[in-house]
Amino acid sequence: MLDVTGLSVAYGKHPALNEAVLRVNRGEIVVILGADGAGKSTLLKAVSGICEGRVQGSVTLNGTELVGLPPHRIVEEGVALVPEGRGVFPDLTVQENLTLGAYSDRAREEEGANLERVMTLFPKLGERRGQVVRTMSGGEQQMVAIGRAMMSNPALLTLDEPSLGLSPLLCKELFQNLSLVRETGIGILLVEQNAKQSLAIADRGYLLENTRIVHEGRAADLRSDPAVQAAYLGGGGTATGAVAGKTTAPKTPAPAARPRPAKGPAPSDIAAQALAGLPSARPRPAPTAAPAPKPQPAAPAAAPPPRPQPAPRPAPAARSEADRVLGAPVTDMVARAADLSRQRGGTVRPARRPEATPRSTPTFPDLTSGSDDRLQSILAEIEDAAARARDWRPARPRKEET
Ligand SMILES: Nc1ncnc2c1ncn2[C@@H]1O[C@H](COP(=O)(O)OP(=O)(O)OP(=O)(O)O)[C@@H](O)[C@H]1O
Repeated sequence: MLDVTGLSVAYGKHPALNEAVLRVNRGEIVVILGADGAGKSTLLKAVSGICEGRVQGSVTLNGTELVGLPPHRIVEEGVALVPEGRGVFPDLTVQENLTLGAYSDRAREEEGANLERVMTLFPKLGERRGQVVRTMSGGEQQMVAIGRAMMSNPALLTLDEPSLGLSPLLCKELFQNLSLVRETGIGILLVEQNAKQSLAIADRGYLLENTRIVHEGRAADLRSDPAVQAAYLGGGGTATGAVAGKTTAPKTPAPAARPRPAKGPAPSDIAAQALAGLPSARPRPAPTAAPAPKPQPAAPAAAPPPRPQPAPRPAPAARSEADRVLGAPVTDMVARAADLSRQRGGTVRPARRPEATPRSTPTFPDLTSGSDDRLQSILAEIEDAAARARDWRPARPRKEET
């Protein structure tokens, strides 16, 4: 099903992945183990088409070459990513988060059936379909993230350290859920530092050290391999995991990692995966309620504060940059969030905010540079749009969906 051959990635002059070769079969869980900075996330990003580095080599899914395709096309081909940090929309409900995952052509026609499938697989999501995600536990939010990825009707689910930050009990539940996903025939490519639990459910595994795959084998064999035990399963390696759930580092230390802007979910991962399934030319009409006003770009120091203006359309170059980085225009996401609000609330009415609690007006990010800061802004924009969508309610109090 998924065949990776000779896959190399470099960020500028710095190689992050060298000549990786791996395979994931249908209905198989394959885990990639490795120390911090070994190149695990880079591998997943390259498979999903959201890698910021230079990608060379081949990634095929059922014979279709994915390298070079934009992220939303890769989703269409059947690859779904659950990014590190989950990337759920905290102010939307479970069902709204799930539905947002079904916006690839591949998934749209079967949205209802997929929703049922996800809710049957994870009954808790069905019970909580009307619950706002921010009020859920970390494990439940992770379940929403996996459910949303499954709404794109994937052949392959890729997950970047899904157990990060979860309690041991929730980790157990998470890995059980992944076993359930496997039973549906979906292949799973899992990056984990929780070697013990991931090897317990995996069929096969690869060890990634210093940008190279140095070993592969059946999960059962890896679990009993003394070298793997020493390096990853607490059998003598030096524990380095600063985060609960991480185990131990390999014997061969990773090279000094280049400093990264921040640890945790990269905004590009979150935004790209959330938006990847949204087609650029949306057939659905944009909602009549205008998005929140944007400030004018810059006002002279002596001038009075600028009055909010209608959102400027991004310049063509900026839009295409956003498309290139994210796979779909950010504005589509805003429209979709408003659309969702209207569907669930009947009438779309921008909420009047009390004078005493003014909210800062979001600024439209300059998308031309594609830097992490810009992507942070995009993420903030999306989350703000989701918050506004939440507030667009009819006058009478909304009854929570059940
Ligand atoms: N966008 C980027 N720009 C420059 N260097 C990067 C970028 N992303 C990753 N790197 C570098 O590439 C190397 C591999 O990073 P990657 O995130 O793939 O490692 P990892 O194995 O997933 O580690 P971790 O478990 O810490 O996430 C590291 O040295 C990292 O600093």
